[in-house]
Amino acid sequence: MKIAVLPGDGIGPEVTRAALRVLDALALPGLVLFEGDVGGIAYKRHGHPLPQETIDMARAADAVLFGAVGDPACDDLPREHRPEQAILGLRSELGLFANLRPAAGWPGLEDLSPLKPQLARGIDLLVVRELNGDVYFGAKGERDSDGGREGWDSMAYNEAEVRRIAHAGFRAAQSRRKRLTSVDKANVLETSRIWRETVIAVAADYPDVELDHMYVDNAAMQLVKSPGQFDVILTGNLFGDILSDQASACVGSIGLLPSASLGERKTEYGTFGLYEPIHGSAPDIAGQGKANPLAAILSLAMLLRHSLGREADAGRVERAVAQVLADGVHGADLGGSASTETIAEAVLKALETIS
Ligand SMILES: NC(=O)C1=CN([C@@H]2O[C@H](COP(=O)(O)OP(=O)(O)OC[C@H]3O[C@@H](n4cnc5c(N)ncnc54)[C@H](O)[C@@H]3O)[C@@H](O)[C@H]2O)C=CC1
Ligand SMILES: CC(C)CC(=O)C(=O)O
Ligand SMILES: [Mg+2]
Repeated sequence: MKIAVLPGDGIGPEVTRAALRVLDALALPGLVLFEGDVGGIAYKRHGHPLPQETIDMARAADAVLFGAVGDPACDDLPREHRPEQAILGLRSELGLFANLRPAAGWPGLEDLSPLKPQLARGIDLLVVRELNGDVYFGAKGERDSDGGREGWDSMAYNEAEVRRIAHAGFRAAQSRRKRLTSVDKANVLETSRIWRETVIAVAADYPDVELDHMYVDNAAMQLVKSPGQFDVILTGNLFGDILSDQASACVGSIGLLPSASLGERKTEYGTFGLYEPIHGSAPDIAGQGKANPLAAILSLAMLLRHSLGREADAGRVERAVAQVLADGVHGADLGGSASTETIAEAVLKALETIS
């Protein structure tokens, strides 16, 4: 079993180190790790945020464990050299079009959510976000206009792109509570009109799943007012990026939400994928031991489940995280004082007691 480890920038290496300690404690037989450069650190070392050798390393692996990219020192670089292009490039080079971002209320955190405790407790949703298209990948540029320089980006989705992510969303709903909310802006955007019509057509293959549609502005409001109504939220790249950060705050912290980015490629053990916390490189807390590593550790659990076929190990890691949170080992993001290392050690200790 081969894992490519790409820690990246800022808190990326800090939370990835914590996840690797957990992986080490599982003592999986036949596991080989490769480490590569990505993001700002790769630009500094190799002159490109996504060196070809990093892509090759990721391709040769069964799974990629990714930290985060983003470095304020790179802010003035041309777009193709900015660290964020590395994660976009990896998602596209590796054909990872389905981004799964689960958000569930953890026992013991109800009072730490900005929502009322009974609302926070009821959260159990999965954002299924399209990851290879939308305005992040459309043509873009800068041009002159009567109002001065004008930046432009283009948003597009074709039926094939919507169809494949819709199938992923419906399949996910079938394995959960069989409710799917497709989120778009079909009252205004042509992209969303095609999105909605295509999702409705795909729904015919899943008569057991209850489908509804919501405009994204309403969805943002409903997520705060009544988050328990959502099971699977199926949406595009931009809306999914925003709504998943919002869902993380409803649960208690962005430092708790993992993600899996999957495509169609199968490995010997499962589906090839890239696993990363939903947060970024958090330059405001980098190097201070304040990063919550649980999102990275839960991303490792998703890796074990989806790419390595190790459901029992994934469950063990998730139960250990639940215990650590219930025991009140909370970092600064949850109003506590536990450092990244303390939280990682608490997970390791909890693992010892969980079979
Ligand atoms: N997939 C990736 O690599 C992503 C990269 N980014 C990049 O990260 C950089 C920073 O972006 P921001 O908008 O500040 O988003 P961010 O997610 O890095 O941070 C937002 C806020 O959440 C806090 N936070 C994030 N993760 C945390 C953790 N594990 N524990 C405790 N607190 C945490 C940060 O301190 C900050 O206050 C930018 O360069 C951005 O482009 C942003 C999102 C995803
Ligand atoms: C860094 C961006 C390209 C994407 C992002 O914020 C995300 O995937 O969560
Ligand atoms: Mg984001």
